[in-house]
Amino acid sequence: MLYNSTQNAKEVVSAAQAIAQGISKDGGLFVPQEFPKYDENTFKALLKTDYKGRAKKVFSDFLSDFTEEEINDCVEKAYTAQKFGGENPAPISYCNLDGTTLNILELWHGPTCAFKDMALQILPHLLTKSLKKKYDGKTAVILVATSGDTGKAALEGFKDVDHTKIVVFYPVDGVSPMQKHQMNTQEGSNVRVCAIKGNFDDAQTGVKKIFTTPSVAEKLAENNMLFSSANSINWGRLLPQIVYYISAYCDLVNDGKIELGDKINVVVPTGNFGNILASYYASLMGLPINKFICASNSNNVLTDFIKTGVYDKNRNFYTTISPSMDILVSSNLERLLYKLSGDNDEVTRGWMNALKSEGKYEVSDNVKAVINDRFYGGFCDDKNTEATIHELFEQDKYLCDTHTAVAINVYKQYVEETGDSTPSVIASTASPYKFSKAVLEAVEPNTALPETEFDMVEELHKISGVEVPAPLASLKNKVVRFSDVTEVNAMEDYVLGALGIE
Ligand SMILES: N[C@@H](CCOP(=O)(O)O)C(=O)O
Repeated sequence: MLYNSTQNAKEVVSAAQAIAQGISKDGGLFVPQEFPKYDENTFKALLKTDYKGRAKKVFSDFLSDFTEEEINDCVEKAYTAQKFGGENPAPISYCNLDGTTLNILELWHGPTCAFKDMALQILPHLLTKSLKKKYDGKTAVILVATSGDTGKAALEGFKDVDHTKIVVFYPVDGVSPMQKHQMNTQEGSNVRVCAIKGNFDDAQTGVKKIFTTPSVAEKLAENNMLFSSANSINWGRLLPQIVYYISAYCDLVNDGKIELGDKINVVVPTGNFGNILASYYASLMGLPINKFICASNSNNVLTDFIKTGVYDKNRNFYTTISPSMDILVSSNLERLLYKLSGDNDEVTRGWMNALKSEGKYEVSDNVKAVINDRFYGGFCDDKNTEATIHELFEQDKYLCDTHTAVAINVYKQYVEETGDSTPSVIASTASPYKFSKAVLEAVEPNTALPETEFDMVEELHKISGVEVPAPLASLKNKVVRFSDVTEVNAMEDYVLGALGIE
């Protein structure tokens, strides 16, 4: 299968090339030229296998330039019970809120306690094999912009991986204390972490600019290096995320919650639009999805876009208790718009150029109509996020993190507004212990807050009885290795300095 750039249809590459490169030279994102179609028989076969078997099937259909042995090797190494705490890395918890069943797809049982592990435990294997195929002997420099979760998951995935170096940028005041501690204590000889004096959008724009500056790419080439990405702009990051929607559907059928062929909704707390896009791609393959419910926090640019067809990032940027979603430029929307415009690179480029120059664009009536039909957008502020965590814990003793709470709240709004009773899968994206202060305040509003982050973790554990994930508990005594802070316009120099290139 071949891949195109969303902004230049003439840029056609193999899967290995798309993964190694991360982003197209023109700044567009790589997208598959077609989607494999799964019929009833395909799903019947998938029902009989486990997560790894489902992953192997999906990967082999998209990565046609990888051998079966290569794919098996990547999958077997990535999704071990040891790394994900059980045979199913993405289990569903069934709970109840105000009489509505919530099918909560827990995507955070991996080594860094966020859904990003589902992709970033396999990307290093895919990337290493892609480098061998396309750039043998070269070192990939992975640049990452993070609002909290991707950074740590990428660091953990790529630490000490041969022929890779990784540099992570995060907003200095835009991640939770636990997320910051996870990154700043990262071990490994090939890792660097730096805060920027800006927000996530500044970090992401800065990274994309470095990727597409020819003079920087030349400097890397002279040193036998090339850039790649571990953000969801990289196809190798997005593809593994398709698997868990297909697998969740199979689990719902096997658990007797739905019949094969029944439609489901998906509810996704959304920042960079990668997670919800993965579910959309799964639907193009035949997964029966009724509505894509896109949940935002107060940075509700996507809610407005879904309602009006106007994407306008010219608005306040809020720092919230769901920091991983504090994003106003959602990169992967570009891939959806490319698809909905009939794979039209020219139209997509026009919208993305308008976003760069004016911070705003309006899509065509046709695209608006499809978005209106298939997507629902809603948002939830911090107060309601806390109230949702509180209610769910009170009613069902289920402890969720702030991002998952945003999704649950928006799902409730959707059900109230539409009366739709289609079974819905809610993507739960992180462990509550990554956001202990906010979760503790939500569960016990009148409690006196302990002073340190780890005391809050302990207190939350005492109150909830929910086990603290070992990777977070073990951070307590780790030494801080990184404390660099840089200006946004000095990111390029920082990267070259970190690589020892003048
Ligand atoms: N929420 C993300 C932001 C980056 O998103 P990605 O899916 O493109 O990596 C984070 O936690 O860093």
